[in-house]
Amino acid sequence: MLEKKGGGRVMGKRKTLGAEIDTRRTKKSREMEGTFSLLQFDNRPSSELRKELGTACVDGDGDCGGEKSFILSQDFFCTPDYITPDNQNLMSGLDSNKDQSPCPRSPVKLNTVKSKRCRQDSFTARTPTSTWTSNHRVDEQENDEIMVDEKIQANQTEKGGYVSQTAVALRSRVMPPPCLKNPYLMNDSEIATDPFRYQRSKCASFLPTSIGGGGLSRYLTDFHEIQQIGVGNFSRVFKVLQRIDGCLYAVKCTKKLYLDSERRKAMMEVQALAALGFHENVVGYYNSWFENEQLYIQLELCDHSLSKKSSLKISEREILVIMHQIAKALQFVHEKGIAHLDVKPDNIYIKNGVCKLGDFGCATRLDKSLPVEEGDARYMPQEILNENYEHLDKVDIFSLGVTVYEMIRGSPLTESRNQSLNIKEGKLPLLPGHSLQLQQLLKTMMDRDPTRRPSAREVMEHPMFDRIRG
Ligand SMILES: Nc1ncnc2c1ncn2[C@@H]1O[C@H](COP(=O)(O)OP(=O)(O)OP(=O)(O)O)[C@@H](O)[C@H]1O
Ligand SMILES: [Mg+2]
Repeated sequence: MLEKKGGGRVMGKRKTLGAEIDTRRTKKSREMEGTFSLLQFDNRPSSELRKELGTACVDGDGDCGGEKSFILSQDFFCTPDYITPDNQNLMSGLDSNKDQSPCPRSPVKLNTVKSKRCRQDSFTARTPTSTWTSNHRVDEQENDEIMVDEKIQANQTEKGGYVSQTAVALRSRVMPPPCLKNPYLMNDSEIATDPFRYQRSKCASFLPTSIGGGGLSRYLTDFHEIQQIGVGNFSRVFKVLQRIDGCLYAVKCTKKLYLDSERRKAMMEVQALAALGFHENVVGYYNSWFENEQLYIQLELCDHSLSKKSSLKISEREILVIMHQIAKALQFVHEKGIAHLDVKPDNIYIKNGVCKLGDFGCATRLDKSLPVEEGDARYMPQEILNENYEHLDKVDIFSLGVTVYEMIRGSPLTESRNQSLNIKEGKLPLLPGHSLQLQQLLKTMMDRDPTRRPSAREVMEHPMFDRIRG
């Protein structure tokens, strides 16, 4: 199944991720509950009040006002006790279609006004031990449900009930960090060995589809925006200062993702980055979250992209350095069973003279278990345009060849049909001033037949790079 980047997209048959929930209650959450049960407005035990609230609202008419308008500790902290059953583990196969187990539901909480708990068809939620959790699900119905909640709140207020702004703000801020099975990880042992390594956050956390008014913006709370440093077809990238650690990062913010399918698709970029883990020639990934219908991705900040350089004259030595470093990145990526599929100067960043491969928005699995999305057509070999996905790693080699050729030319490739045809046929003009060795290697990297192209390792180990080694 092919998805074209940019243009009309055909949704690939991505495997749906099933759901399973870990329910361990943390000491912290119990302590918090204890504290906030003081917020009840009468002296009855909270269990009794919950029961009463549940019965009152079971018919969904939202008439939960009057004396039942108290705040439960769970409403504040979304503690897992009413939401998630015990003894659950992350499923090994998360295809929801295969998931026959019923979605766990809270016996009491489901009867309350907040009834948008688990759905059976998608996200895997697992409550991390130290995180406030609830079990909301973000999807197309969310807006309707939020509106229902708003009506109920208004109803409560009219009847003299009280819901504090803080509670509302916390509700909009706190969403369950769903733990999905990462489709880019090759086997379960990789999950166990923590593919995130040094990185700070292990789950993309979901926020409601919109934040505003009393809601808190994680982006604004945690970061100080310095300036916009890049724009792509799907996102804008900002240089930011993290308020707490005082370090600079890049935050990539996608366009608004209204549909669940769009959100899942965008998440694949962070899943690929997370599955890859650290490599000096791959842009570092720190964190990701949804906010205001957009996916935010916190990344290592780089100085600029290679496309900025491609209009300048670059020496052969510089070219060899870039080529060698990106070949190293590709060898690492391919070894993890992943193909990048959008290698081009725009997606190669430079930081302190080191090249980093970025923008994993088209990344897919080499074993074809995930849909293939075509990257920038100017850098794509003919076979991928013919939907032949047998050698996806060699697609990246071809794109690296075109990238290097573009840098040598010193001007960006155009969409011209002739130019594009020649490149796709592996017909390279002579490149005066450059060694035959380099021209020969480029020619094989851009061979029309993917099996004749070298692997990333073979490129990396080419004797031509002895000139820059040591
Ligand atoms: N970590 C980073 N550090 C510095 N600049 C970055 C970083 N990430 C992205 N950029 C800049 O932002 C631009 C757009 O980023 P990116 O390519 O990831 O967005 P996109 O919407 O996926 O793009 P595309 O149009 O290629 O699909 C990049 O070309 C680069 O100039
Ligand atoms: Mg890009």
